[in-house]
Amino acid sequence: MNDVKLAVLGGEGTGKSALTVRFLTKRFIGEYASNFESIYNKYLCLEGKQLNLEIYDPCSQLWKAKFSLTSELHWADGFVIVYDISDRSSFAYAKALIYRIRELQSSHCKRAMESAVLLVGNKQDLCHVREVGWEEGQKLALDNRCQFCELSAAEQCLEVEMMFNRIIKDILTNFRLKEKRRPSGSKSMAKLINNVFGKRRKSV
Ligand SMILES: Nc1nc2c(ncn2[C@@H]2O[C@H](COP(=O)(O)OP(=O)(O)OP(=O)(O)O)[C@@H](O)[C@H]2O)c(=O)[nH]1
Repeated sequence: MNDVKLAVLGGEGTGKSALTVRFLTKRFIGEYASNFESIYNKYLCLEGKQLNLEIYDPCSQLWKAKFSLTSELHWADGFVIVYDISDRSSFAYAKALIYRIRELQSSHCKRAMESAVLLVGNKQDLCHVREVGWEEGQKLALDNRCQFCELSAAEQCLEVEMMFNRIIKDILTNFRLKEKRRPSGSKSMAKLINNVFGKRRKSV
């Protein structure tokens, strides 16, 4: 069974819990306790694989203060970055988060693969008071090698499910690529033995 760890990050009140709870229970509850952080667990089957999914939903007030993201980057296989399309400041915050993720990855683990990141413009049902254009979201995502979508946790159950499935599939693709890059234990051991003893045999 594959373990998949996903962190849902973004500004305060952007709908991180609403999206997570919608995905896990198919329900939109409206108000969520925001004074504690949660790690949710869900077993699911995707692309014929059994997955143990963990979703980290931080407490915004506590989390904002640290912003270092280093522990999240070590923990998570992928990120859903949420902003509210009716709140420009939340878009600026999402942008800062994406920059920080990419910056940390390029400075700390140059040879490692970039994490899967999906940028979500939530609260699409509030498009009459929209402050962030669809194109802006799309451009930010493209410029930083992220996926992008706009949706409404309040009104779109299926889209929320598709969004989570999309990022999980990206994470699984990264797992497969990582696996391909790493020589398997037995192969590399065989290579080593061959290098040491193979050469000697030739010279005797
Ligand atoms: N109109 C609308 N409201 C939404 C939507 N998603 C969430 N909300 C509302 O936005 C508010 C904040 O939602 P939360 O899910 O608590 O947001 P959060 O990002 O987890 O909040 P913090 O953890 O406090 O940062 C709540 O009143 C939700 O009902 C949406 O798609 N449309």
